[in-house]
Amino acid sequence: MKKMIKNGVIVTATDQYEADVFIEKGKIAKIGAHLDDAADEVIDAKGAFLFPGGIDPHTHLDMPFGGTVTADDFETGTIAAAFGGTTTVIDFCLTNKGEPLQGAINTWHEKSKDKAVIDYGFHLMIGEVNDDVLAEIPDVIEKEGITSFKVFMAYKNVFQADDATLFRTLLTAKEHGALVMVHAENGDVIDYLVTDALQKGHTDPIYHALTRPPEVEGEATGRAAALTGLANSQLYVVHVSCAEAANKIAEARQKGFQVWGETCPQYLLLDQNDLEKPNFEGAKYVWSPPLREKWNQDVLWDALKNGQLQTIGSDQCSFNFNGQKDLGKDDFTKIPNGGPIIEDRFSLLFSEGVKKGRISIHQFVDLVSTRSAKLFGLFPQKGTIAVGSDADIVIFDPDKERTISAETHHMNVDYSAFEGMKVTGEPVSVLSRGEFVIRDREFTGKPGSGQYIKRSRYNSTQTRQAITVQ
Ligand SMILES: NC(=O)NCCC(=O)O
Ligand SMILES: [Zn+2]
Ligand SMILES: [Zn+2]
Repeated sequence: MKKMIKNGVIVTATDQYEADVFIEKGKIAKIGAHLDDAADEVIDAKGAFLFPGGIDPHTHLDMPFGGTVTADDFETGTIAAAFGGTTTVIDFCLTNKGEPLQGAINTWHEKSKDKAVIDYGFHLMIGEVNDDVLAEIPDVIEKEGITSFKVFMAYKNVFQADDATLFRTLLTAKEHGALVMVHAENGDVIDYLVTDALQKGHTDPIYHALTRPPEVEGEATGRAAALTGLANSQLYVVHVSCAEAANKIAEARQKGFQVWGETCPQYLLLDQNDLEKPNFEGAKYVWSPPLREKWNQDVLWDALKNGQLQTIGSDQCSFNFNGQKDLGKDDFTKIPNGGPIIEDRFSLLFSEGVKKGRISIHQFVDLVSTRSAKLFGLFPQKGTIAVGSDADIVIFDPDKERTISAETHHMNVDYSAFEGMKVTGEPVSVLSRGEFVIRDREFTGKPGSGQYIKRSRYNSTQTRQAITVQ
């Protein structure tokens, strides 16, 4: 099926111009003015931007956590992602100590097979490093195309790895061309602060934030960056929430270390006061790292603008308020961490970033798509609108206004952290490899049509070239 998209304005991380896009066999076959190739279907995109499909580098779909499982799986989560303009997700595959890495990867293939409506890849958690794990890594990279490994520096006795594991993962990643990702919080200190808080009878959601102060995130970020420099390796810090962590990343980059940072819409737009909402509503806002004092938002926006943070992830990790978040009604440590963001990541950044003049439209594309494609080995197959790239395209109305609500969202969860917020700009139609997944705000995709994507190795030249896009 050949398609022609006419009259739209193509926007990439570097360019903005009006042109027609001709799609054949799922790829962008031609771009040009007034193309007259015969197409089975012509789509008029007058008045719309054509953005490359969003790439969400940080999701947790169908993930067990705290005795429960995320409300969104690969079907509901990717449908919601598509409604929000995202055409690729990279999900975190959890591993269990003592289990072969391949076993965990197989589990994640089972979770996603026949379910995903958009393309997807996996990052792989490394919980411990031993000879068996090290021996498996080359195959994981080569055969599975998994080229990013995640080390948790927090969640003591659950996911947390020690510094030796982090350091050996950095060395191995350097050797084989992979990118190491860290959840950077000092889990040991958090454990002490949490025990102390509970002993004092502090059980409300706000204590989640008070027992994970910015210092523990800054310290862990600085430690991971220092180990990266020592290993001469490469690091990606997920969900940066505060000035302390952003500053450590900037310092490391100043020294020439290959350290990259991601933040998320929740840290740009919500703050610690949300955890104090009455009737246990604060539980809806429990993320790790926690929401911070409001002034941190300006620091994060500035870091996005000046290139010190490079991507926006959703950290999609949804739990219903009723029946899941309320597991922690009497003890904040039992509130499952995370929230539903996958659907709103793209629109929130456009509305709050581009429309409010905080970032340029090219920075927007870079942050929600192109830079993740480059860092995680998907470029140029994905992350741009170019001849030869997958036809993952968002037809976006930049002026459409809407109000975010759990009543109308497509995530399988009973609340929205952004309930009532007005946003400007909406993905009207979304194509994944040339097929409509969303058409005029209706879902037209099919579970199982999303493909597992094997990714290329980390490429320092490619990522370096992309350091500043204004
Ligand atoms: N971020 C969060 O609170 N939940 C998801 C798991 C993680 O990314 O740490
Ligand atoms: Zn995390
Ligand atoms: Zn996460």
